[in-house]
Amino acid sequence: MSATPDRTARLGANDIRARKGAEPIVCLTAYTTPMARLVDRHCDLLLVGDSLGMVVHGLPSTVGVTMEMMILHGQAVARGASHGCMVVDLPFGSYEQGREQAFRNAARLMAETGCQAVKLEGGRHMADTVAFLVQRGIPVMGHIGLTPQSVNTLGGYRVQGRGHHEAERLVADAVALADAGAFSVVLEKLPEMLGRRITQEIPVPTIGIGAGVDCDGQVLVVDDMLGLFADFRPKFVKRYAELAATAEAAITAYAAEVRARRFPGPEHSFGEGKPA
Ligand SMILES: Nc1nc(=O)c2c([nH]1)NC[C@@H]1CN(c3ccc(C(=O)N[C@@H](CCC(=O)O)C(=O)O)cc3)CN21
Ligand SMILES: CC(C)C(=O)C(=O)O
Ligand SMILES: [Mg+2]
Repeated sequence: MSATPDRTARLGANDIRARKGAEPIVCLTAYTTPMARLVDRHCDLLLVGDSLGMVVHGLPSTVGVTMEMMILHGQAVARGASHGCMVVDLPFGSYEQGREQAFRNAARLMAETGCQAVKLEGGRHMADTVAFLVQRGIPVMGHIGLTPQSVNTLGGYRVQGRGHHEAERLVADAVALADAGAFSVVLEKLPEMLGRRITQEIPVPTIGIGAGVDCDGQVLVVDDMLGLFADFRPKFVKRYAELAATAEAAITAYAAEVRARRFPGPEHSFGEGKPA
């Protein structure tokens, strides 16, 4: 096997599924074309997450995110990504009512963005919906543990699956999603030991976010790990850069130079002569 992965072929849901127990699956979110270009060069999977409602649109939770927002950002990401498997979140309210509603909206995401798969939140109660979609040609990624679209019934963004009973429920959720045909399952904010156990018990890859190092892959919101969405610092986010601080320093310098008439300089200004 070559040291550098093949950057030409487009990865699909089946390629991601085949990575179970193999090299870790590298995932980040992307919401825009320029970020998708960067992420696509280094990741196996790009997630157009409904977190875009909070990160890009300033919403207080993901509950207000619409199909139109997911399609617009999905189309932007599609223009920047040619290698990674592109997965788009089904937003709150677009799939919970029944499997026909879920199919209609998932098919619309696939057709209008060109994504390779969709993701939806929920365990056993969504297994029937997952099977319905998969049987009709739509690869589905599951998402259990902390499911942010249920923040109002969960009562916050706490660690999930602590205690024997809760842990067993989450194992059953993961097994039900895999049995229904999900090609992968996101595990969000649960104990490291439970992340390891679910990873051992299901035949498809787990992608962790705050679920420990033993998952088959990891995902983060790219703005979080870049320090762009700077006031959000949950324990599971590692800051690989401080881009908000870098941007603030640049904007401060620009504001001072404009006020002092030091910007624009001659090198940014145009003379009267003919263009060279
Ligand atoms: N930018 C961003 N990153 C995410 O990981 C993310 C989103 N947005 N939006 C959708 C969900 C919501 N998620 C969350 C939200 C809150 C916590 C959390 O731990 N909240 C802490 C406070 C953290 C802080 O702001 O410093 C809490 O105590 O509720 C975790 C995951 C994960 N997802
Ligand atoms: C955090 C990931 C898993 C997500 O669902 C999102 O970005 O919306
Ligand atoms: Mg999401």
